[in-house]
Order: sequence, then structure tokens, then C-alpha cells
Amino acid sequence: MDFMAGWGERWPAPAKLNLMLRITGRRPDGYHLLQTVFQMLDLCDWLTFHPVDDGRVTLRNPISGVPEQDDLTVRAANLLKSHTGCVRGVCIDIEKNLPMGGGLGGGSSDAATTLVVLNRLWGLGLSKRELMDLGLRLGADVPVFVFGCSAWGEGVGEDLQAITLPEQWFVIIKPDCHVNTGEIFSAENLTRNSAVITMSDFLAGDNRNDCSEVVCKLYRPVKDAIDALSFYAEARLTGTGACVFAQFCNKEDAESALEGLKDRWLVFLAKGSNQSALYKKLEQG
Ligand SMILES: C[C@@](CO)(OP(=O)(O)O)[C@H](O)COP(=O)(O)OP(=O)(O)OC[C@H]1O[C@@H](n2ccc(N)nc2=O)[C@H](O)[C@@H]1O
Ligand SMILES: Nc1ncnc2c1ncn2[C@@H]1O[C@H](COP(=O)(O)OP(=O)(O)O)[C@@H](O)[C@H]1O
Repeated sequence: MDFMAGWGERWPAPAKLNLMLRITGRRPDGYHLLQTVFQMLDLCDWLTFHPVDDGRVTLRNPISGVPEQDDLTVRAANLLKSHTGCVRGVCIDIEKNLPMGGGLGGGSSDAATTLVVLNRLWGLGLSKRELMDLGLRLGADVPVFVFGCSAWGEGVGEDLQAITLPEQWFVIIKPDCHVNTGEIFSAENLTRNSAVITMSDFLAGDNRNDCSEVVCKLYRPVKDAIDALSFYAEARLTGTGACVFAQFCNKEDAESALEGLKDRWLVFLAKGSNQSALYKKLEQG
């Protein structure tokens, strides 16, 4: 790929769901060891990168409530510069479609797209592994978006293996609350000793989320959303929430659930995809 070609183009930053989440132990630093399945979705934020010659990293349209220098795209670009000594600058345009703080990983995905695309546009030549390691410094969900496909995750989510999943339809509700991840992981009655399972156990139907009970107790809107979605199909929590989802084999059934829910809830329809939208575009390019 001609590395100048991607300036000014729209690059996708897809959402993810955690189709299951088991907490199997704890690291010495207190972080919880997980087993999870990351499902890539076709629902995306879109980023556009414009070259600037003053060496600065800026946003064309900062997200309301997020100071520019805290934005994960700005932090990712600055991390690339400090890691490689690159002196180039960029102005980033974010088209934000993914709800923030709902567990769909939008901010992490924005960071990953920034790392992957600027690595190319700036001609830095870092490997995918190096970009995943840099991404982990920004958040536990960043590496999977650099990895770029649906994945079985272990560790704190950074130890990844590709997994092939049926590309089904998902209806996602974003309840009107923000779940504090730290609060959930510090809850006294959280299950922290789940047995380690295999990918085949998951594929055979072992798909529980160990955070679900605690989140539903602490956040009534999440419990209500699970109850509402359960009318159409089995409803589950993604990550530590707040979003809940149900999966459908065909688009018509998903659309009819969406129709029934959309007057009362903020709902999204998404298709699962084994390869992330970012890597689909990179392959096309
Ligand atoms: C559990 C997942 C699954 O995808 O939840 P979601 O955020 O996507 O819902 C993520 O790995 C979340 O990772 P991340 O988003 O980086 O977590 P943070 O907000 O940084 O975590 C806040 C706090 O939760 C605790 N924490 C987080 C992750 C983890 N594996 N063990 C922990 O104990 C730590 O105390 C941390 O300081
Ligand atoms: N580009 C960004 N997009 C979204 N959130 C961002 C971004 N940069 C920083 N953040 C911060 O990260 C938090 C988590 O965002 P997000 O990734 O959307 O949620 P989650 O981790 O629950 O999926 C936001 O509440 C916001 O304060």
C-alpha cells in the first residue's frame, strides 16, 4: 500500500462485544485474570487523519466531556511519537457513533485504529505485536482491536487467539447508566474463582458473564434491559456493561426485536464479523 494514500480517508474503529466473561483469578497487582470472547461488530466510529507540519497531535472536533489531551486517539498518536521518535504531526477527525462507557470498546478501538493507521501513514514499520504492546499501555481492550479479528482472550485480555464464530446478528441495548468497571471488580461478592474452560466448552454453550449478577444488583437499568431483551432471545451483559445484547441467526428476527424495543430503549443492530472492519479496509487498500 502506498503509505500516503490513507491521509484524508475514513478509517473504521469497530465495536466489540464480550460473548462471555469468566474471572479465573487475580494477578499480584490486583488485576483480575479473565477468559473472554471478543466478537467484532460492523458498528463503527470513523477516524480521518490529516497531515500537519508543526509536529502537533490535535483533534478537529474534540468529544464533549473528554479533554483533548485525554482522548485515546491523541494519547495513542503521542505514544507512537514518543516510542519511535517520530516528529510528524496529525489532526484527527472523529465521527463518534459508538456509545461511550457502555462496554462496546469505542474509545479503545479509536486508539487501536490510530496506532495501526498512523504506523502506516508515518511509515514507522512497527509490527502488529509491538502495536498491541503499546496499545495495552492505553487500556486492556486496545490489543484486541489491533489484533483485528474476533478472539479468545486470556490474561487481562491481552493474550489473544483468533476464533471463528458464526457471523450472526446482534441487538444491543445501551441502558441509561454508566457502569464503573473499577467498582464491579472491587465488589466483595464478585465470582473470582471460575474454573478455566476451553474454546470448545464455550462453543458448546458455556457463555456466562461472571460480572452479570453484581452489575444487575448495582444498576437497575441493566437488569431492566436484560428483562426487556429476554422477551426476544437470551440476553446477556457485555464486559462489565452497561450494554446488554442478544444474538439472532437472521436479520429479520433481529429487526423485529429492534422494532419492539426502540421506543423505550437506545438500541443498536449490528452484524458480527470475524475480521474487523479496519482490517477489511486495510486488505482492500
Ligand atoms: C473487563 C472488560 C472486558 O472487555 O470490560 P469492559 O470495559 O470492556 O466492559 C475490560 O477488560 C476492562 O478493561 P479496561 O476498560 O481497561 O478496564 P479499566 O477501566 O482500566 O479498569 C478499571 C479498574 O478495574 C479493575 N480491573 C480492570 C480489568 C481487569 N482485568 N481487572 C481489574 O481488576 C482495576 O482496578 C482497574 O483499575
Ligand atoms: N476517543 C474516545 N472515545 C470514547 N471514549 C473516550 C475516547 N477517549 C477517551 N475516552 C474516555 O474513555 C471512556 C470509556 O470509553 P469507551 O471505550 O467508549 O467505553 P468502554 O470502555 O466502556 O467500552 C469514556 O467515558 C471517555 O471518558
